[in-house]
Amino acid sequence: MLEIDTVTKRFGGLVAVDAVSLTVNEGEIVGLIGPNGAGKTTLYNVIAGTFPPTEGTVRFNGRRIEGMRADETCTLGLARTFQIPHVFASMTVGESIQVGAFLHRRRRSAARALSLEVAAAVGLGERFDTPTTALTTAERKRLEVARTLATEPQMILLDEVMAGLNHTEVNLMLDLVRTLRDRGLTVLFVEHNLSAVMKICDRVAVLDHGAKIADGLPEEVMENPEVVAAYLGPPAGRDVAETEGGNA
Ligand SMILES: Nc1ncnc2c1ncn2[C@@H]1O[C@H](COP(=O)(O)OP(=O)(O)OP(=O)(O)O)[C@@H](O)[C@H]1O
Repeated sequence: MLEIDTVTKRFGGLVAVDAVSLTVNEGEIVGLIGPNGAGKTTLYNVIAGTFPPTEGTVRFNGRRIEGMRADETCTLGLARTFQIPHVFASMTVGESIQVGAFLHRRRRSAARALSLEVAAAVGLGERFDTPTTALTTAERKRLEVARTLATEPQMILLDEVMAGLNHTEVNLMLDLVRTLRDRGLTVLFVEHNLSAVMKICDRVAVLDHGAKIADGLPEEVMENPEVVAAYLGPPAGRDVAETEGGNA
């Protein structure tokens, strides 16, 4: 469904994403992880249309999408959340969801009906008429997911939707993502919460210093020495230069 082919993104002299290739198949939940500054958000932004790659291609359902605007990729069925929830301060939860619903539904009544459905699906049904400013962090994250769902996507890109959530809230979010997948959505999520990634992902790709260093089943990836070194640094007492995949 999503094919990222040797994508590089440079900011001046800095290579934020370095020739990364990654495929996400229909119905999969794929996690994109890596230490701070690894290039996750940059790759995510390239996929979602915030900015074009310096090199490489991104295909969604076979169609080239690199360089397209976020609203264009969204129209094609690829929707994203933002790391910092973009709530509209003056709106209610329902109105905020409705903004996304208008993408494919012109009539107000149809957009509202979809918004009610989506709000219920993410557990915000009771908060439909609540101002977005009154939401808790966990509810704001759910609203962010709801706003992407309202665009009726085939695939969603989730950016740090577990950040700031407590254990119970993380589990509720995991349940939500599983439910979405069971309903046919494909999911790519960028996440710092490794235990959440381990619990939910069919496959995990790991970035370090912009390059992909691993891609596979979660348990395999977590045991990969290069991944361990990227997160924890090289084993104590060894010369960094001798440590394959070290974080030097
Ligand atoms: N707009 C930009 N201009 C210049 N450099 C940038 C820009 N965006 C990101 N970078 C740099 O690119 C590199 C990758 O950053 P990125 O935010 O993609 O990493 P990340 O894996 O998402 O990190 P984190 O987990 O901390 O969010 C970093 O060195 C960062 O400073």
